[in-house]
Amino acid sequence: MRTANDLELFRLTKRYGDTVAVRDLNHLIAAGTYVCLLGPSGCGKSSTLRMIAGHESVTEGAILLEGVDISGLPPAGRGTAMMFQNYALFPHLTVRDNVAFSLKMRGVAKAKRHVRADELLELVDMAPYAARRPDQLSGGQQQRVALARALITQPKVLLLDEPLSALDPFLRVRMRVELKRLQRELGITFIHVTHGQDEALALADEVIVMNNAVIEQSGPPRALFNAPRTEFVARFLGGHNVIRRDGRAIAVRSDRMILTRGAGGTIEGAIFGIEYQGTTVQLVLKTGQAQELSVVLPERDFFSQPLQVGDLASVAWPETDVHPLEA
Ligand SMILES: Nc1ncnc2c1ncn2[C@@H]1O[C@H](COP(=O)(O)OP(=O)(O)OP(=O)(O)O)[C@@H](O)[C@H]1O
Repeated sequence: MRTANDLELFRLTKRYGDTVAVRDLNHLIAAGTYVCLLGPSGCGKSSTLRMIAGHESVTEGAILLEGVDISGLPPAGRGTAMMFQNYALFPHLTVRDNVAFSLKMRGVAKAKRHVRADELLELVDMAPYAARRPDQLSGGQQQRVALARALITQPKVLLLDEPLSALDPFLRVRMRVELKRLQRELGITFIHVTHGQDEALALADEVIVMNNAVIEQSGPPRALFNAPRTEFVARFLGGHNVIRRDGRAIAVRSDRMILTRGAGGTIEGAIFGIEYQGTTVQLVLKTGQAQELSVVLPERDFFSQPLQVGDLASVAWPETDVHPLEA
Protein backbone atom coordinates (compact mmCIF):
# COMPACT_ATOMS: atom_id res chain seq x y z
CA MET A 1 0.00 0.00 0.00
CA ARG A 2 1.27 3.44 -0.88
CA THR A 3 1.95 5.69 2.12
CA ALA A 4 3.36 9.17 2.51
CA ASN A 5 6.66 7.69 3.78
CA ASP A 6 7.62 5.74 0.67
CA LEU A 7 10.70 6.19 -1.44
CA GLU A 8 9.85 6.69 -5.08
CA LEU A 9 12.17 6.42 -8.05
CA PHE A 10 10.57 8.29 -10.92
CA ARG A 11 11.87 7.88 -14.46
CA LEU A 12 15.35 7.68 -12.93
CA THR A 13 18.13 7.72 -15.50
CA LYS A 14 21.91 7.83 -15.20
CA ARG A 15 24.22 8.32 -18.13
CA TYR A 16 28.01 8.48 -18.05
CA GLY A 17 28.84 9.90 -21.49
CA ASP A 18 27.44 7.37 -23.93
CA THR A 19 26.95 4.68 -21.29
CA VAL A 20 23.42 4.35 -19.94
CA ALA A 21 23.92 2.92 -16.44
CA VAL A 22 20.27 3.27 -15.31
CA ARG A 23 17.43 3.64 -17.79
CA ASP A 24 14.06 5.17 -16.94
CA LEU A 25 13.60 3.35 -13.63
CA ASN A 26 10.18 3.63 -12.00
CA HIS A 27 9.71 2.01 -8.64
CA LEU A 28 7.99 2.57 -5.33
CA ILE A 29 9.73 1.26 -2.22
CA ALA A 30 7.37 0.99 0.74
CA ALA A 31 8.64 2.55 3.99
CA GLY A 32 10.18 0.01 6.36
CA THR A 33 10.98 -2.52 3.64
CA TYR A 34 14.22 -4.51 3.37
CA VAL A 35 15.03 -4.24 -0.34
CA CYS A 36 17.84 -6.07 -2.10
CA LEU A 37 19.05 -4.73 -5.43
CA LEU A 38 20.36 -7.79 -7.20
CA GLY A 39 22.04 -8.21 -10.55
CA PRO A 40 25.24 -9.00 -12.42
CA SER A 41 28.24 -6.73 -12.51
CA GLY A 42 27.58 -3.54 -14.48
CA CYS A 43 23.77 -3.74 -14.45
CA GLY A 44 23.40 -0.39 -12.68
CA LYS A 45 22.87 -1.35 -9.02
CA SER A 46 25.56 0.89 -7.52
CA SER A 47 24.65 3.82 -9.75
CA THR A 48 21.05 3.56 -8.52
CA LEU A 49 22.19 3.39 -4.89
CA ARG A 50 24.62 6.27 -5.28
CA MET A 51 21.96 8.45 -6.89
CA ILE A 52 19.63 7.78 -3.94
CA ALA A 53 22.49 8.62 -1.54
CA GLY A 54 23.37 11.79 -3.42
CA HIS A 55 26.88 10.64 -4.25
CA GLU A 56 26.04 10.63 -7.94
CA SER A 57 23.97 13.18 -9.83
CA VAL A 58 20.68 12.23 -11.46
CA THR A 59 20.80 12.62 -15.26
CA GLU A 60 17.02 12.54 -15.65
CA GLY A 61 14.06 11.79 -13.43
CA ALA A 62 13.62 12.22 -9.70
CA ILE A 63 13.94 10.56 -6.30
CA LEU A 64 11.15 11.31 -3.87
CA LEU A 65 11.28 10.53 -0.16
CA GLU A 66 8.09 11.14 1.80
CA GLY A 67 6.76 12.98 -1.23
CA VAL A 68 9.69 15.43 -1.38
CA ASP A 69 12.04 15.52 -4.36
CA ILE A 70 15.48 14.92 -2.78
CA SER A 71 17.34 14.54 -6.11
CA GLY A 72 19.08 17.91 -5.80
CA LEU A 73 19.84 17.83 -2.06
CA PRO A 74 23.31 17.17 -0.60
CA PRO A 75 23.85 13.65 0.86
CA ALA A 76 23.59 14.82 4.47
CA GLY A 77 20.29 16.63 3.87
CA ARG A 78 18.30 13.78 2.35
CA GLY A 79 17.28 11.58 5.25
CA THR A 80 19.42 8.77 3.81
CA ALA A 81 22.73 7.33 5.00
CA MET A 82 25.17 5.06 3.23
CA MET A 83 27.29 2.20 4.49
CA PHE A 84 30.18 1.53 2.15
CA GLN A 85 31.63 -1.80 1.05
CA ASN A 86 35.06 -1.09 2.62
CA TYR A 87 33.43 0.54 5.69
CA ALA A 88 35.50 3.72 5.10
CA LEU A 89 36.33 4.16 8.82
CA PHE A 90 38.85 6.82 9.80
CA PRO A 91 41.94 4.93 10.97
CA HIS A 92 43.18 7.60 13.37
CA LEU A 93 39.87 8.02 15.21
CA THR A 94 38.54 5.80 17.99
CA VAL A 95 35.47 3.71 17.38
CA ARG A 96 33.37 6.20 19.40
CA ASP A 97 34.66 9.19 17.42
CA ASN A 98 34.12 7.36 14.14
CA VAL A 99 30.49 6.74 15.08
CA ALA A 100 30.03 10.31 16.35
CA PHE A 101 31.70 11.86 13.29
CA SER A 102 28.67 13.11 11.40
CA LEU A 103 27.22 14.66 14.59
CA LYS A 104 30.50 16.54 15.01
CA MET A 105 30.13 17.85 11.46
CA ARG A 106 26.65 19.06 12.41
CA GLY A 107 28.03 20.95 15.40
CA VAL A 108 26.65 18.69 18.14
CA ALA A 109 28.55 19.15 21.45
CA LYS A 110 31.08 16.47 22.37
CA ALA A 111 29.33 15.10 25.48
CA LYS A 112 26.01 14.81 23.64
CA ARG A 113 27.45 13.13 20.55
CA HIS A 114 29.37 10.64 22.68
CA VAL A 115 26.23 9.66 24.56
CA ARG A 116 24.49 9.10 21.23
CA ALA A 117 27.49 7.20 19.79
CA ASP A 118 27.50 4.92 22.82
CA GLU A 119 23.80 4.19 22.34
CA LEU A 120 24.47 3.19 18.75
CA LEU A 121 27.46 1.05 19.76
CA GLU A 122 25.17 -0.68 22.24
CA LEU A 123 22.69 -1.36 19.45
CA VAL A 124 25.32 -3.14 17.33
CA ASP A 125 26.91 -4.93 20.34
CA MET A 126 30.14 -2.95 20.16
CA ALA A 127 29.98 -0.92 23.38
CA PRO A 128 33.12 -2.55 24.91
CA TYR A 129 35.21 -1.47 21.91
CA ALA A 130 34.43 2.26 22.00
CA ALA A 131 38.00 3.35 22.81
CA ARG A 132 39.74 1.16 20.21
CA ARG A 133 40.93 2.21 16.79
CA PRO A 134 39.60 0.45 13.65
CA ASP A 135 42.85 -1.47 13.05
CA GLN A 136 42.34 -3.16 16.41
CA LEU A 137 39.05 -4.71 15.25
CA SER A 138 38.12 -7.76 13.16
CA GLY A 139 36.34 -7.32 9.81
CA GLY A 140 32.96 -8.16 11.35
CA GLN A 141 33.52 -5.67 14.18
CA GLN A 142 34.53 -2.95 11.73
CA GLN A 143 31.33 -3.60 9.89
CA ARG A 144 29.24 -3.12 13.02
CA VAL A 145 31.01 0.18 13.66
CA ALA A 146 30.32 1.28 10.09
CA LEU A 147 26.65 0.43 10.61
CA ALA A 148 26.50 2.40 13.85
CA ARG A 149 28.17 5.33 12.12
CA ALA A 150 25.65 5.29 9.27
CA LEU A 151 22.70 5.04 11.66
CA ILE A 152 23.66 7.88 14.00
CA THR A 153 21.97 10.51 11.84
CA GLN A 154 18.68 8.59 12.20
CA PRO A 155 18.19 8.10 8.47
CA LYS A 156 14.83 7.11 7.05
CA VAL A 157 16.62 5.00 4.45
CA LEU A 158 19.87 3.12 5.00
CA LEU A 159 21.81 2.33 1.82
CA LEU A 160 24.23 -0.59 1.94
CA ASP A 161 26.67 -1.21 -0.90
CA GLU A 162 27.69 -4.89 -0.84
CA PRO A 163 27.99 -4.73 2.96
CA LEU A 164 28.90 -8.39 3.43
CA SER A 165 31.31 -8.95 0.57
CA ALA A 166 34.49 -8.42 2.62
CA LEU A 167 33.53 -11.05 5.21
CA ASP A 168 34.33 -14.75 5.18
CA PRO A 169 31.37 -17.03 4.38
CA PHE A 170 30.68 -17.99 8.01
CA LEU A 171 30.65 -14.40 9.25
CA ARG A 172 28.65 -13.31 6.22
CA VAL A 173 25.76 -15.56 7.21
CA ARG A 174 25.94 -14.35 10.83
CA MET A 175 25.99 -10.70 9.85
CA ARG A 176 23.07 -11.34 7.52
CA VAL A 177 20.98 -12.31 10.53
CA GLU A 178 22.20 -9.21 12.40
CA LEU A 179 21.32 -6.88 9.54
CA LYS A 180 17.83 -8.27 9.32
CA ARG A 181 17.36 -8.00 13.11
CA LEU A 182 18.54 -4.41 13.07
CA GLN A 183 16.25 -3.44 10.22
CA ARG A 184 13.25 -4.96 11.99
CA GLU A 185 14.15 -3.24 15.24
CA LEU A 186 14.63 0.17 13.63
CA GLY A 187 11.69 -0.18 11.24
CA ILE A 188 13.44 1.91 8.56
CA THR A 189 13.97 1.11 4.88
CA PHE A 190 17.17 -0.75 4.00
CA ILE A 191 18.35 -0.86 0.39
CA HIS A 192 21.10 -3.42 0.07
CA VAL A 193 23.09 -3.91 -3.13
CA THR A 194 24.36 -7.42 -3.73
CA HIS A 195 25.22 -9.77 -6.54
CA GLY A 196 24.58 -12.74 -4.27
CA GLN A 197 21.31 -14.51 -4.97
CA ASP A 198 21.38 -16.34 -1.62
CA GLU A 199 21.91 -13.10 0.21
CA ALA A 200 19.01 -11.39 -1.54
CA LEU A 201 16.62 -14.30 -1.03
CA ALA A 202 17.61 -14.63 2.64
CA LEU A 203 17.29 -10.96 3.56
CA ALA A 204 14.84 -9.14 1.41
CA ASP A 205 11.17 -8.38 1.80
CA GLU A 206 11.46 -7.28 -1.81
CA VAL A 207 14.10 -8.31 -4.35
CA ILE A 208 14.67 -6.02 -7.32
CA VAL A 209 16.50 -7.85 -10.10
CA MET A 210 18.32 -5.49 -12.46
CA ASN A 211 19.75 -6.31 -15.86
CA ASN A 212 21.18 -3.96 -18.47
CA ALA A 213 20.21 -0.75 -16.64
CA VAL A 214 16.56 -1.70 -16.10
CA ILE A 215 14.48 -3.60 -13.54
CA GLU A 216 13.89 -7.04 -14.99
CA GLN A 217 11.58 -8.18 -12.17
CA SER A 218 10.78 -7.33 -8.58
CA GLY A 219 8.81 -8.93 -5.79
CA PRO A 220 9.01 -10.94 -2.58
CA PRO A 221 11.80 -13.56 -2.74
CA ARG A 222 9.47 -16.54 -2.82
CA ALA A 223 7.28 -15.06 -5.54
CA LEU A 224 10.37 -14.39 -7.65
CA PHE A 225 11.90 -17.79 -7.12
CA ASN A 226 8.69 -19.61 -7.91
CA ALA A 227 7.71 -17.44 -10.86
CA PRO A 228 10.74 -15.94 -12.63
CA ARG A 229 9.40 -13.82 -15.48
CA THR A 230 12.25 -14.26 -17.92
CA GLU A 231 15.05 -16.65 -18.75
CA PHE A 232 17.52 -14.13 -17.36
CA VAL A 233 15.82 -14.07 -13.94
CA ALA A 234 15.48 -17.87 -13.85
CA ARG A 235 19.15 -18.34 -14.67
CA PHE A 236 20.36 -15.53 -12.44
CA LEU A 237 18.44 -16.69 -9.38
CA GLY A 238 19.74 -20.19 -10.02
CA GLY A 239 18.08 -23.45 -8.99
CA HIS A 240 16.13 -23.64 -12.26
CA ASN A 241 16.42 -25.42 -15.57
CA VAL A 242 15.43 -23.48 -18.66
CA ILE A 243 14.03 -25.95 -21.21
CA ARG A 244 12.86 -25.25 -24.78
CA ARG A 245 9.56 -26.88 -25.58
CA ASP A 246 7.37 -26.30 -28.64
CA GLY A 247 9.37 -23.22 -29.50
CA ARG A 248 8.88 -21.71 -26.03
CA ALA A 249 11.07 -21.56 -22.97
CA ILE A 250 9.90 -23.01 -19.68
CA ALA A 251 11.54 -23.07 -16.26
CA VAL A 252 11.45 -26.04 -13.92
CA ARG A 253 13.09 -25.93 -10.52
CA SER A 254 16.02 -28.34 -10.18
CA ASP A 255 14.58 -29.79 -6.99
CA ARG A 256 11.30 -30.58 -8.77
CA MET A 257 12.94 -32.66 -11.52
CA ILE A 258 12.25 -36.38 -11.36
CA LEU A 259 15.31 -38.52 -12.03
CA THR A 260 15.12 -42.05 -13.35
CA ARG A 261 18.14 -44.33 -13.38
CA GLY A 262 18.58 -45.44 -17.02
CA ALA A 263 16.08 -44.57 -19.77
CA GLY A 264 12.37 -43.86 -19.41
CA GLY A 265 12.01 -40.16 -18.60
CA THR A 266 11.20 -37.28 -20.95
CA ILE A 267 14.82 -36.41 -21.68
CA GLU A 268 17.71 -38.85 -21.57
CA GLY A 269 21.34 -38.12 -21.02
CA ALA A 270 24.53 -39.01 -19.25
CA ILE A 271 25.53 -37.91 -15.78
CA PHE A 272 28.12 -35.24 -16.34
CA GLY A 273 28.69 -33.92 -12.83
CA ILE A 274 27.87 -34.89 -9.26
CA GLU A 275 28.22 -32.37 -6.48
CA TYR A 276 27.71 -33.33 -2.86
CA GLN A 277 26.16 -30.41 -0.97
CA GLY A 278 25.47 -31.90 2.45
CA THR A 279 21.70 -32.03 2.73
CA THR A 280 21.34 -32.39 -1.04
CA VAL A 281 23.25 -33.76 -4.03
CA GLN A 282 23.28 -31.84 -7.31
CA LEU A 283 23.54 -33.81 -10.54
CA VAL A 284 24.19 -32.40 -13.98
CA LEU A 285 22.80 -34.37 -16.88
CA LYS A 286 24.14 -33.74 -20.39
CA THR A 287 21.51 -34.51 -23.01
CA GLY A 288 21.84 -35.52 -26.67
CA GLN A 289 21.30 -31.88 -27.69
CA ALA A 290 24.26 -30.89 -25.50
CA GLN A 291 21.86 -29.29 -23.05
CA GLU A 292 22.80 -29.38 -19.40
CA LEU A 293 20.02 -30.01 -16.90
CA SER A 294 20.45 -29.95 -13.16
CA VAL A 295 18.67 -32.12 -10.66
CA VAL A 296 18.82 -31.64 -6.93
CA LEU A 297 18.08 -34.69 -4.83
CA PRO A 298 17.84 -35.07 -1.05
CA GLU A 299 21.08 -36.72 0.14
CA ARG A 300 19.26 -39.87 1.26
CA ASP A 301 17.50 -40.38 -2.10
CA PHE A 302 20.75 -40.11 -4.02
CA PHE A 303 22.69 -42.50 -1.80
CA SER A 304 19.91 -45.09 -1.70
CA GLN A 305 20.88 -45.79 -5.35
CA PRO A 306 24.02 -43.80 -6.07
CA LEU A 307 24.98 -42.89 -9.64
CA GLN A 308 28.42 -42.35 -11.15
CA VAL A 309 29.62 -39.85 -13.72
CA GLY A 310 28.93 -41.34 -17.18
CA ASP A 311 25.86 -43.34 -16.07
CA LEU A 312 22.77 -43.14 -18.23
CA ALA A 313 19.79 -41.41 -16.65
CA SER A 314 16.68 -39.54 -17.65
CA VAL A 315 14.58 -36.75 -16.27
CA ALA A 316 10.95 -35.75 -16.29
CA TRP A 317 8.93 -33.12 -14.44
CA PRO A 318 5.38 -32.78 -13.19
CA GLU A 319 3.30 -30.50 -15.43
CA THR A 320 2.30 -28.54 -12.31
CA ASP A 321 5.94 -27.50 -11.90
CA VAL A 322 6.28 -26.07 -15.40
CA HIS A 323 6.66 -22.33 -15.40
CA PRO A 324 6.41 -20.61 -18.83
CA LEU A 325 8.92 -17.81 -19.42
CA GLU A 326 8.40 -14.66 -21.42
CA ALA A 327 10.43 -14.42 -24.61
N1 LIG B 1 31.99 6.86 -13.03
C1 LIG B 1 31.66 6.18 -14.13
N2 LIG B 1 32.04 6.60 -15.36
C2 LIG B 1 31.69 5.94 -16.47
N3 LIG B 1 30.96 4.79 -16.48
C3 LIG B 1 30.56 4.33 -15.29
C4 LIG B 1 30.88 4.97 -14.06
N4 LIG B 1 30.35 4.26 -13.04
C5 LIG B 1 29.71 3.20 -13.61
N5 LIG B 1 29.83 3.23 -14.95
C6 LIG B 1 29.24 2.28 -15.91
O1 LIG B 1 27.85 2.22 -15.68
C7 LIG B 1 27.35 0.89 -15.75
C8 LIG B 1 26.69 0.51 -14.45
O2 LIG B 1 27.66 0.51 -13.41
P1 LIG B 1 27.29 0.23 -11.89
O3 LIG B 1 28.53 0.45 -11.08
O4 LIG B 1 26.10 1.01 -11.51
O5 LIG B 1 26.92 -1.32 -11.94
P2 LIG B 1 26.81 -2.40 -10.79
O6 LIG B 1 25.64 -3.21 -11.14
O7 LIG B 1 26.80 -1.74 -9.47
O8 LIG B 1 28.15 -3.23 -10.98
P3 LIG B 1 29.11 -3.94 -9.89
O9 LIG B 1 28.30 -5.08 -9.31
O10 LIG B 1 30.25 -4.40 -10.72
O11 LIG B 1 29.45 -2.89 -8.88
C9 LIG B 1 28.56 0.03 -16.12
O12 LIG B 1 28.56 -0.13 -17.51
C10 LIG B 1 29.74 0.87 -15.68
O13 LIG B 1 30.88 0.59 -16.46
